[in-house]
Amino acid sequence: MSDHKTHTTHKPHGGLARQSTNLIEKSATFNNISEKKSSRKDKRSNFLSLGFFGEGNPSRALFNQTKNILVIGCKNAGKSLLLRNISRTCEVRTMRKLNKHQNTINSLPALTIQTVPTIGVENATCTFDNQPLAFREVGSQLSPMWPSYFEQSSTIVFVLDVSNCSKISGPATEIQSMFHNLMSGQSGKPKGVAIVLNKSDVASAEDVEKVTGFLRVKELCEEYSKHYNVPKNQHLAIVLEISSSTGYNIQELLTWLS
Ligand SMILES: Nc1nc2c(ncn2[C@@H]2O[C@H](COP(=O)(O)OP(=O)(O)OP(=O)(O)O)[C@@H](O)[C@H]2O)c(=O)[nH]1
Ligand SMILES: [Mg+2]
Repeated sequence: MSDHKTHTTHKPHGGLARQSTNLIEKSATFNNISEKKSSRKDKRSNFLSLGFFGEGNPSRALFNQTKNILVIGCKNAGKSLLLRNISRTCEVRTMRKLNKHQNTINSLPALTIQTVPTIGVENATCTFDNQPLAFREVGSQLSPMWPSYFEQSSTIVFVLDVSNCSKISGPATEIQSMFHNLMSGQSGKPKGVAIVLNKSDVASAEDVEKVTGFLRVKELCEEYSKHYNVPKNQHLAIVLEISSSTGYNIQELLTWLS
């Protein structure tokens, strides 16, 4: 593709600093959520664990069919802001593509909008790289019901707040039980899982290695992939540090999702 460009951004501050490689220009549209390739090697290097890239990507069989993405995580983890930033990212990419701009969108200002706690469920849709994506945020009050949403989802995004270590222990149990549920077969065929370490822009954010070690998420992702005999390089599950506020690694998440 002639309009591919690779850019590198740096997280402004915080303990989770990491290079970000921007990805392929993709068209996208997004409905408001309130109501409602450089080298492949470069891309892969952004992921802390496993991801869906590559010719063996099982999700490619569903290309152009809407992917249902469940977004879960503890209260205030940043799920709603993540969806709003995804919205903005998709819209900007669409506009730039329509205007035949070849630049990518590293330079967007931090998203400063105020979110309100999600009561129940919020839905959002967008299209990224001609791939329709339908997001469903299910609030933390409904956490006992999360498993009932697993089956109808092709992918699960679990959002964690890593800005404060006291907020990390709670989700550890929930992540484990999510993987156990998915491996039990109760929720149908294998799904992509993204463990998103959010708020990496906060200066006090925990060191990513410390967090992943504490949560054992890399091990869980590997165990999950092995369980379904998915080779490591097909990246059935990933761990990705992001910032819903600055947009750090949002495009990488979207690329994996699409
Ligand atoms: N600095 C920073 N703040 C964030 C980030 N993501 C979310 N926040 C803030 O964290 C607070 C909660 O964000 P929400 O997106 O509403 O969190 P949520 O997970 O949807 O919360 P519930 O719907 O109540 O479960 C808001 O004040 C956000 O502005 C981030 O990446 N960085
Ligand atoms: Mg919310």
